[in-house]
Amino acid sequence: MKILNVDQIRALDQATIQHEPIAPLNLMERAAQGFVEWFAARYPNTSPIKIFCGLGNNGGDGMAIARLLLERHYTLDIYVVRYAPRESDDFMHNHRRLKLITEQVSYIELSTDIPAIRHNEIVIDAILGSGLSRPAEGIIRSTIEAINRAPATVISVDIASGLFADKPNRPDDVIIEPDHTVTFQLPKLAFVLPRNGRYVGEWHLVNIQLNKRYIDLAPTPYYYTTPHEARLLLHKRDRFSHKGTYGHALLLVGSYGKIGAAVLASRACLRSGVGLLTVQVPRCGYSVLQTAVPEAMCRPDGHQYVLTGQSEVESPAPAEYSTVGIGPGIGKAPETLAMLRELLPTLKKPIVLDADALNLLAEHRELLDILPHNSILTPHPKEFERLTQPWADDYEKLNSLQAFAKRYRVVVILKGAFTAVATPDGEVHFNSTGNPGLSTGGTGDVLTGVLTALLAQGYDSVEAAVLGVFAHGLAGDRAADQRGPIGMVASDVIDALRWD
Ligand SMILES: NC(=O)C1=CN([C@@H]2O[C@H](COP(=O)(O)OP(=O)(O)OC[C@H]3O[C@@H](n4cnc5c(N)ncnc54)[C@H](OP(=O)(O)O)[C@@H]3O)[C@@H](O)[C@H]2O)[C@H](O)CC1
Ligand SMILES: [K+]
Repeated sequence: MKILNVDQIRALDQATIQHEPIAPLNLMERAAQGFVEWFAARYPNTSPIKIFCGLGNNGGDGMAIARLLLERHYTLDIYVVRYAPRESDDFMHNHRRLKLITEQVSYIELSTDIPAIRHNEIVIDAILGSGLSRPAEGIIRSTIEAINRAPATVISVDIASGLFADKPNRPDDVIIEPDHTVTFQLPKLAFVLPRNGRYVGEWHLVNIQLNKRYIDLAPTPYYYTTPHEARLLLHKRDRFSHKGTYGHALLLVGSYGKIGAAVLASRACLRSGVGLLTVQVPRCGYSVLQTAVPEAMCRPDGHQYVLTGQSEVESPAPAEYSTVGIGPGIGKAPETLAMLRELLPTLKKPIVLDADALNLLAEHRELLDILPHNSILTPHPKEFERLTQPWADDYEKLNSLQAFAKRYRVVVILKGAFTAVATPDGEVHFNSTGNPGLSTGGTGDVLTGVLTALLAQGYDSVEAAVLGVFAHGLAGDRAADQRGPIGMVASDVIDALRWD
């Protein structure tokens, strides 16, 4: 699913109005109906509601929503925040229509007009929408502050009032902090950026049949992976396949005290459909691995405690495997750095790099230039910062992510809520699965195993990254259902992996 910017959303609105064709007012009505259907399904009881409306089209949506809620017999106090002399045409029309069915519309011009909000109330925020052109000031600011102070449930229409949809706010901007945002059809970039978490809450999409052709043609680097899209990426298994069909992966993982990471990555790789798996671990990990993961072949490293790449066991060179996954638990020993230096130039196919492999790249940046093109890097934000530089806000981080993926022709998976997959072509795919329970030791090792398995099976790097991140997050969601987000551990995520 595409993520469009504010100018594109406005043009999409116009395209829908022109080509459907539909009158602007009817489009607003459709948006309001969509919101009210969502609302009624979620809040069937008539809790008292306070709705705050601005004077633009977001306020117009609010006026229409108020009318539709009254028709459904909700108890409603309606407020218009009169911050300017100007009102949009569609606001005016819906204001008039509302006044035909109720006298109870109050106007907020001074702080003393702002009502007290009680804890059992629901606040609907329709003050400012995607038309925000500057930070909220004056009476809008005071109203937002009062709503944020209130102990009520807050639901924003389209976007929290005061939040820019596609550019950074200043740190001292006053923005609604909603529990839910109900937005129209497509997510906004602001919704998937971590620092906006409290200005978005849980967000929900309401389809209002905006012009499909415009959406299909609109250029954007930003995408949000839906379950349907992820499923389309999944390769079907051929009835006549055999284990050779699904590749032979090599994992270079583990060091003394971190053999658990090797086990987790190996088990996840096997649970993600790899044909054959060989794991190289330092000698101290040999018995552990052979016992914990009997399905994998193990080639013990020549070194007792860290990986050097040497092995006493006869086996093919890393370049002969379908792919290689390097990083979980490897540490940063000089011998391991030397292994990376020697290994990288020999590899021609994309590989997966994680954890200390990334930290070694950050400390020895010349290695970045010899990464096989289309390799997948899986940093968390701190690791990514070491690879690049600190950022002032999420938008700067996003630019830096895109620039890095383009410059080194790699796929970068920046982990977090709405994990971002940046491609060498400059696209970013935000993931839709996962939960805070995944912030626990070992889940990154699991992801490395998953991605290594997908590359070994012949997925291209972008598909592997988008699908792998989605499936990993979904397994995390299943694990959280079973165990709760606090009690779940990385092994639960492996057990919950499913590929159908
Ligand atoms: N395609 C869709 O998704 C649909 C969206 N709808 C709804 O329309 C709004 C966007 O409406 P718009 O009128 O463009 O924007 P706002 O409602 O946010 O109104 C902004 C007006 O207020 C002025 N403004 C902007 N920022 C401030 C501020 N900080 N203080 C005071 N005033 C401000 C702005 O005027 P300027 O010229 O001064 O910039 C606007 O006049 C969208 O969010 C949806 O809710 C449709 O209903 C359905 C289709
Ligand atoms: K709003």
